Amino acid sequence: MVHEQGLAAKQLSVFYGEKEAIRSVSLEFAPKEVTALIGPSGCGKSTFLRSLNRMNDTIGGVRTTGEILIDGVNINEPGVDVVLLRQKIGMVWQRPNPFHKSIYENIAFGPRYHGIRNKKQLDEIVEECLRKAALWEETKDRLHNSALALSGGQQQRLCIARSIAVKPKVILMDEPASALDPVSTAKVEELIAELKQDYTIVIVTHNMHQAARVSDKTAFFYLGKVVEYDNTEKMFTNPSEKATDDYISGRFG
Ligand SMILES: Nc1ncnc2c1ncn2[C@@H]1O[C@H](COP(=O)(O)OP(=O)(O)OP(=O)(O)O)[C@@H](O)[C@H]1O
Repeated sequence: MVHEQGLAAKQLSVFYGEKEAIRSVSLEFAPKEVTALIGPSGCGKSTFLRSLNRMNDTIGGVRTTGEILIDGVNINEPGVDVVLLRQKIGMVWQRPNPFHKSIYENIAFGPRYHGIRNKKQLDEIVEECLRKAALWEETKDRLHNSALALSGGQQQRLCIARSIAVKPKVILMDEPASALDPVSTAKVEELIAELKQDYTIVIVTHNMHQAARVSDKTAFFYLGKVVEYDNTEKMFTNPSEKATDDYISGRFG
């Protein structure tokens, strides 16, 4: 059953030229849950994640079949406004990629683009998002300094704050902590736990401990397919498939 307010992939296949990188994958993502996508390198996790907000459109030669439904609408239909789609389904990348602008402008950019011009309202959004990203105390006295002067971990939390500034429903995260030190990683993980109260989160991670810590559901990808999907606790304590067991216990991948 498709959650009416949720995100779902139905028989999604993604081709790079002749190569079928995702093979008829169906998955549902419930609101206010974190789903981890795990699997060995090259199994298609990032390709799948990018298809959820049509980021693959930006790569030449990609063909997609099947459906991605958000609130019952197929995002691959012609006529879907991709800018509005990416407002609804935001993305946080592996390497923090703040704009070369001030901390304030990084957050205000999206809301302003979507029509909010009132300074007081923008100030409030900036504060609210930085608070939600647990970054307010560290940045409130230097909001107009360059975002690039922040540490890598702070930059990543700023990127998360930026993604929530346009009020998405879903946040996609592609290994959001893999470029960070352990303390910054822990902060990002805490943040994910906070954010799931308001958002649907889908996270690609190579870190099995991280998947076990942050996610409610886990999908194990292998060779472009979902081999196993289950509650994270079940998956990590008693997987049904041997391939899953081998992967999470470090025997391959
Ligand atoms: N732009 C591209 N053009 C052609 N093939 C691609 C492209 N991007 C990915 N692929 C191929 O698609 C398959 C899935 O790649 P993808 O990056 O989605 O896997 P992944 O599981 O995210 O890997 P990793 O964990 O190493 O990031 C791989 O065989 C890869 O070589």
